[in-house]
Amino acid sequence: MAAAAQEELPKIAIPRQPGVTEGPWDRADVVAVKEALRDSQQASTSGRTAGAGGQVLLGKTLEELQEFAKAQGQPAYRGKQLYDGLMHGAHSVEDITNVPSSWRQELVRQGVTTGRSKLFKEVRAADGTRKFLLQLHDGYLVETVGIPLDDADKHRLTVCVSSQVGCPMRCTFCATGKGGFARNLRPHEIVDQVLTVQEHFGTRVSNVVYMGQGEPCLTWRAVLASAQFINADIGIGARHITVSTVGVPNSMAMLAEALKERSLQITLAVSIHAPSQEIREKIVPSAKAYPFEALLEDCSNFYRITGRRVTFEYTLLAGFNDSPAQAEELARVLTRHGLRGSHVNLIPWNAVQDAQFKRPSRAAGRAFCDALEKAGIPVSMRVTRGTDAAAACGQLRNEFQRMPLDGSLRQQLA
Ligand SMILES: C[S@@+](CC[C@H](N)C(=O)[O-])C[C@H]1O[C@@H](n2cnc3c(N)ncnc32)[C@H](O)[C@@H]1O
Ligand code: SF4
Repeated sequence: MAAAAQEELPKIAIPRQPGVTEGPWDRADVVAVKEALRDSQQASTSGRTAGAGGQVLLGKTLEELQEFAKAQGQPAYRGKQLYDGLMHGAHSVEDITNVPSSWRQELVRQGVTTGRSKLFKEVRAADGTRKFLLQLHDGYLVETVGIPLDDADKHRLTVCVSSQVGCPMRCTFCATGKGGFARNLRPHEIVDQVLTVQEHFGTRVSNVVYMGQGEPCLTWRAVLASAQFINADIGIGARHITVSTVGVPNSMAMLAEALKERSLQITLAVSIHAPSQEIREKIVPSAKAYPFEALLEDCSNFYRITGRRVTFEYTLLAGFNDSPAQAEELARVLTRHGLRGSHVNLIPWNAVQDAQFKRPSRAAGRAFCDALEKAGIPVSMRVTRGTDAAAACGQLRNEFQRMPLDGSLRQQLA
């Protein structure tokens, strides 16, 4: 088993040249990526958290909680009671008042926890977007964002979840990439973000996007387990769940096979950002270990395996990757790889500290969009939300993600 898992480790080559612009991908980054992958293989998908000190209840399915109850010498229906308690918002084991207090006390004595985070801070943007800074059991902080949208006839609430504390990929235009990497999140820590947003808004979440902090494909097993729970137990349609990745060698095929096996029809969004390897590796240092052509081939394979097209995300950086000629080049490259039907989502760059880019003008964005459209590529422009709360795409960062929160950091943050 261990040998098989070892074989599955995506091969990350150490880039021969340091980064071309800012944010070189050095040996430390490669080590961080490898650590994330190794940790991801060891992580159980059933809710046990390394270092949590005991069993975690959130993220376990009803059947798993029934088994858990039986293993505790309780009747199986107590598992259902735990499940109901968690789904009704219990934050601590003591809150699950539909099970006898003697058992609750016993669970607490054993170190069993619900796995819910603590709300450390909330920031609200003028457009209704709310960013939540959550404190995990080991003190790390992670951000999640709730984005409400009211159309004429329906209310939508999208949660942008994080999959890691920080991110080791270091894309040069992204605040998370500049903040370093601490650890992968466990499935229940992702599920917790959805429940937290749902509780604070007081309405049901309709969409979940894995576009917060972290690279989901570095921890795809935990991401998959959380997506499955969000779909089956929280009741969010798989087609309303999108996992966004910048690309990790070999991970896409494994994810595709796992999705097929589970008949889970989530969307995979691939952050492409460029029409060529040359341009891409200037802003995505990890691209040196994952050639453009291989990435596109993997996107085609994903479609072959799952029957679902990937979508693409393209962050527009003024004067760098936003010319109509580059749009035409992108259209040609997608067409060549049989990806002409894939939707391209354009994201005008949101300003982050210490990054030397510019957001393109509306006219430049429009011209890029038109050029893709003219070439027959389905395309849309993402509306920016939550900028004044630093909650927009790529703006999630906290200075403390590399280390757990101690007293002095707590004071600085308050
Ligand atoms: C923050 S990432 C998280 C998911 C995954 N790591 C990825 O890169 O796809 C989600 C999306 O935000 C985009 N993004 C990052 N920084 C941005 C910025 N400053 N402005 C606009 N989009 C940004 C990324 O390129 C990616 O498409
Ligand atoms: S864009 Fe995605 S992969 Fe790149 S640094 Fe940010 S979170 Fe990580």
